[in-house]
Parts: sequence; structure tokens; C-alpha cells
Amino acid sequence: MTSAAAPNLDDLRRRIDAIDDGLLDLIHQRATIVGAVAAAKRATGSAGAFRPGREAQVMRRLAARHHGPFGLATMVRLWREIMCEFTRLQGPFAVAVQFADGRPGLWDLARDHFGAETPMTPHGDARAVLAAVDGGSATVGVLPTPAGTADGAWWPQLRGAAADRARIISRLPFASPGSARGDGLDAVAVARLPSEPSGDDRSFLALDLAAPLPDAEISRLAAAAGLSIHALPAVIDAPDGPARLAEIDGYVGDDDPRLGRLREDAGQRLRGLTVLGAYAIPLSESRAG
Ligand SMILES: C=C(O[C@@H]1C=C(C(=O)O)C=C[C@H]1O)C(=O)O
Repeated sequence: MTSAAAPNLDDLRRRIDAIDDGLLDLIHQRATIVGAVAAAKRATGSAGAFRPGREAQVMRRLAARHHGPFGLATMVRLWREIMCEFTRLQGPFAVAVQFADGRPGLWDLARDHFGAETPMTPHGDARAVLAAVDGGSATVGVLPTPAGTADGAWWPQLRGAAADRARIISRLPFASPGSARGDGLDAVAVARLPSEPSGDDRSFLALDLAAPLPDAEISRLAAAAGLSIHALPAVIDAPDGPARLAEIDGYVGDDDPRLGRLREDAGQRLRGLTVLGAYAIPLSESRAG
């Protein structure tokens, strides 16, 4: 009777060393190709180093391929570090984070999502984060996901803003909050980027109303225009009437013809409408759904 010899620990470690060498060589090859991507972006005048829609597509493809005992969330974390490094190699990349009143959760989420080597600055409130992004000292801002009627809601500041101002561009965490501390575990990122769909997105609209409208009526008007309301998560009382935040299923860009239909059907009831941005639906939600 023959039996296969138990693998020798030294042999196994030699195989791990060879795999590590291979992984590192592949990362170096990836760096060469990213250099060519950056040159191609410059040559075609294509916007910016940072492309959150593309990053979401990369993550979804890898998540679909992923199997075995190595944790999905850890795999995502590794690739977040890789992609952020490759974004930084293409140009300046810095993150402004709302960090106040003992709320470290957003800082943890931002660091996990944008990478441990990306410069991050804390800002006491959302206004300062938006100012850092609009002023160009930060590429990206991280803010709590807009919800409820809380005082200090930041999303109303984006109403009526020009297309080149800070807009919502992603939602984090993309996979898992991991060991992020305490509260603030649902965040959005804002940036001055032309938004682009990732293929599985949601969008935020701010609706400035002349007078309160029941949720059912807002949903009916939206549906008639071809828009599906995912949620109506927040409202504020503005001087000229209520402003509602609407989260829409799918991607809505500034020139989406459905917005014209919504404006037309709503008539005087709608004083203003702003696309606040869109985000790629996180893996955690799309896999559960
Ligand atoms: C390489 C690119 O630039 C950035 C880095 C990415 C990556 O490392 O995969 C993906 C998107 C961009 O944020 C790209 O646009 O493809």
C-alpha cells in the first residue's frame, strides 16, 4: 500500500512564496497598464483619474468570480486599496470627511473605501466638506447618507447647484462596514465629477415643492414620467415650500428626458428639481436583493 507523503511545511511555504511573487509581479504589470490608461484619458480629454462607476463594475465582476474560504469583504478591501493606489498614481487624490461629535464611523468607512494611504482631512460639518470639494482642496467628500428630517441636513445645500459642483457619486461601504466604529455606518461620497452609470445604480433628486404633496402623489407623478421612486427619505421646510429628497431606482443624469416629463406633469406644484447625483448599489444590497 502506498500513501502520499504529507506535504512538507517548507515545500508548502515555497509554494506560497512563489504565489506571492506572482501576485506582486501582476500588480507591477497592472501599474504599467494604468500608466497607459492615464495617458489614454489625457489624450482623449476623458474626465479625471477617479472613475467610481468603473470601480463598481470591477468589484462586481470580481465578486461574481470569487469563491472559497477567503472572505468576500476582505477581497473587496484589498481591491479598494489597489484601485485607490492606481487612482493616486494618476493625479492628486484627497478625501475630506465629516468628523465631529464623536462620530468616528464615517472616518473608518472613508479610510477603508479610499485606502489607508490616501490623504484624509477631518471637517467639523458637512458645509466644510462640501466647501473643500467645491474649492478643490479635496477630490472627494464623505458625508452621512441623507435621511430623515434632522436639522443640519446637508443635501438641501446641493439644490440648484451647477453640474460642475459637488454631487453624490458613490455609497459606502461597498461590501461591509467591517470593524468601522459605532455609528455613521452608511455614507455617501460626493465629488465634482461628470456622473456615469455603473449599470446598477440609484439616483437622488431634490424636489422643491410649492406645497406639501402626499408620498403617493409624488410616486404617481414620477411613475407617469417613467421614474420609479425607491424611497422618499427626507424632507425639509424651505422658505418657499417643502423640499423632498427622492431616491430613484436606476441612473438619472441631468439631461434625462424623464425629468422634463416630470416637470411638465407636475406643473406649478414643482418649483425646482435638482439631480443630486447617483451611486452604484453596494454589493451588500445587490446580493441580498
Ligand atoms: C485605471 C483607471 O483609473 C482608476 C483606477 C481604477 C483601477 O485601478 O482599476 C479604476 C477606475 C479609476 O478610478 C481606469 O479608469 O480604468
